[in-house]
Parts: sequence; structure tokens; C-alpha cells
Amino acid sequence: MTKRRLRIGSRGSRLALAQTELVCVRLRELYPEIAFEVEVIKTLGDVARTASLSAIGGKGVFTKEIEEALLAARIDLAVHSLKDLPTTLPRGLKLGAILEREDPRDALIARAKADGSATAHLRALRSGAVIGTSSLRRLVQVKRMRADLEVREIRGNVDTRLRKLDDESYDAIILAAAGLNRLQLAHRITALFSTDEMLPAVGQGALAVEIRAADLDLERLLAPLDHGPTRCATAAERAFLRALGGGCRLPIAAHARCEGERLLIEGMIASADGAHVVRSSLEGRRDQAEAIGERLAEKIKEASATDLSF
Ligand SMILES: NCc1[nH]cc(CCC(=O)O)c1CC(=O)O
Repeated sequence: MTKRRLRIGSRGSRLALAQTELVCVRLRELYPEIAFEVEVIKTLGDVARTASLSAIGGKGVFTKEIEEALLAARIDLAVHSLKDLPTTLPRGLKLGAILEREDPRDALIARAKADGSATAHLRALRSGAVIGTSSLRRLVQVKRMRADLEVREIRGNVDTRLRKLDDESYDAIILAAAGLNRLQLAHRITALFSTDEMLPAVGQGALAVEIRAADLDLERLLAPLDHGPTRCATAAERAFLRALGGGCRLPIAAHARCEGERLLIEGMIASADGAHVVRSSLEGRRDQAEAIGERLAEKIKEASATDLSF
């Protein structure tokens, strides 16, 4: 009898492949009778390296081609960084599993100085130091801590950005700790921002496995990979983002966590220049995750109607 085959779609970046490999290893261990094959799929976000992602359409640039392959049954499952996945999935697709979240925090990676040591923390950087990030969310939060720093756009995948930090005129860059950890690059981290200092992107640090909604058999196979507390926390965060209008270009951040049967969420929205920031939090029952996220969005919308000029 020939072995049953399941095809896993992944972007080709080193991080995407490492993340897909993580899922593959667990699936092969659980189901040695199934052949899991990785198919690399190029997305617009991978092709348009030099263009600003907001200029080429923002949401879904890392996922659209992969979702098309899923719908056309050229692949059976896809591994994504949850934070790259738009809050509303195409009809016919669903999240088969959300894996236990890695570190959700943002990390500061400072350039090594001539003596080999790295600047200890953002607070220790000289006035006028250049921080590389292309995330408005990170920009506005850096500016609130250190208005005297210069924030400059930086593009490319994690390895490219680290190389640019070493070669070009950035003093430090900011990346998600999760990606660095998964690439065995934790030693490059100079300091971690607390979530109070820098609220993460919705879904940051979590991996999602996307499947066809009708693929009930595959959903059952993926059940052991699903992590309940992460699913609840990220459901609240994604409901928050969706309610604020996922497509809007304003910096939005949220972080939720489960403590027993309770769920706590913090959310933030800022004006594009970072001059106005509304941040708030909410707590409730874990089984009400989406409703809590939506209520936080309402709370923040009310506060920002008077506070922000949207
Ligand atoms: N498209 C960027 C992206 N998407 C997911 C991660 C990191 C891994 C994660 O947040 O799970 C990154 C890189 C970064 O922000 O540093």
C-alpha cells in the first residue's frame, strides 16, 4: 500500500521553513504512517522585497498565494506566523491548530560596538541613534520612550535585517523575539521589551496551521498540536483587531493571556504620527475570548473618538 501523502505549504524564508519544520517534526512523530511533504510557495511579500509592504497592499501579502494553493487543493495545510494572517480568512478555510505561543515580546538588537559589547538597552542609546523598523506599531512606541531617536525603514527577512544592522548605519533594530528564538539567534538579542514598554502585534509569537474548512479528518489529526490557552488569547486579540478594522493603517497592538479560567487583554491604537495613543485593558472569562476582544475595541474606540483624530 502506498503511504498517504499530505502536502504542507510554506514560504521559502529561513524563518518560515524553520517554523514549518517544527510542525512537520511533530506531525511525523504523531503519524509515522503519513508522508508529510513541504512545498515552498512564493508570496507577493517575498517577491516585492524592495517595495514598502503598505504600498503593495498590506494585509495578506505573506499569505494570499498560499491560501489560493490550499483552496485549489495543491496543498493540504499551511503553516503561518499568526501575526501575518489577516483576521478574516477566505471562505472555505479555517485554522486547524494554533500552537503554543513562543515569547510574544519584541526584542532590541543593538549593533556590536568596536569593543564587542552591545549597547545595553534602548535607554542607553545616544540621542539621535538610528533604530531600524518598518512597523508603525514599533515606531510609535519607540518614540514614546525616546522621542530623540531616529526611526528608519528597514526591509527584508530576519537574516537580511541582521546583516543590514551589521553593515549599514543602524544603531539597533527591533524584531520579534519568537522569530530569533526559532532561528537559534537568541544570542543576538540585546534586550527584551516588556509588554508594558512595547505592546506586541496581534498574534505575535504564535504559529497557525491553516486547512480547508471541509477537511474534518485533517482537523482531527491536528488536534494534538492545538494549544488551548494560546487559541483563546489569540482569538481575543484577533477579535480586537477585526473590530477596530483590520485593514486600517493605524498602529494597533494587543496582547492577551489566560490565567486559569480568566483571560486578560491589553490593547492599543495610536495616531499614525504617534502623538496620540489610547491604551486600555479588560478581563473576563476565557470562554468569552472573542467578546472580550470586541468589547475592548469598543472601549478604545470610545476613548479615541474624543482623544484621537482618526
Ligand atoms: N512578517 C514579519 C514577521 N512575521 C512573524 C515574525 C516573527 C515570528 C512571530 O511573530 O511569530 C516576523 C518577523 C518580526 O516581526 O521580527
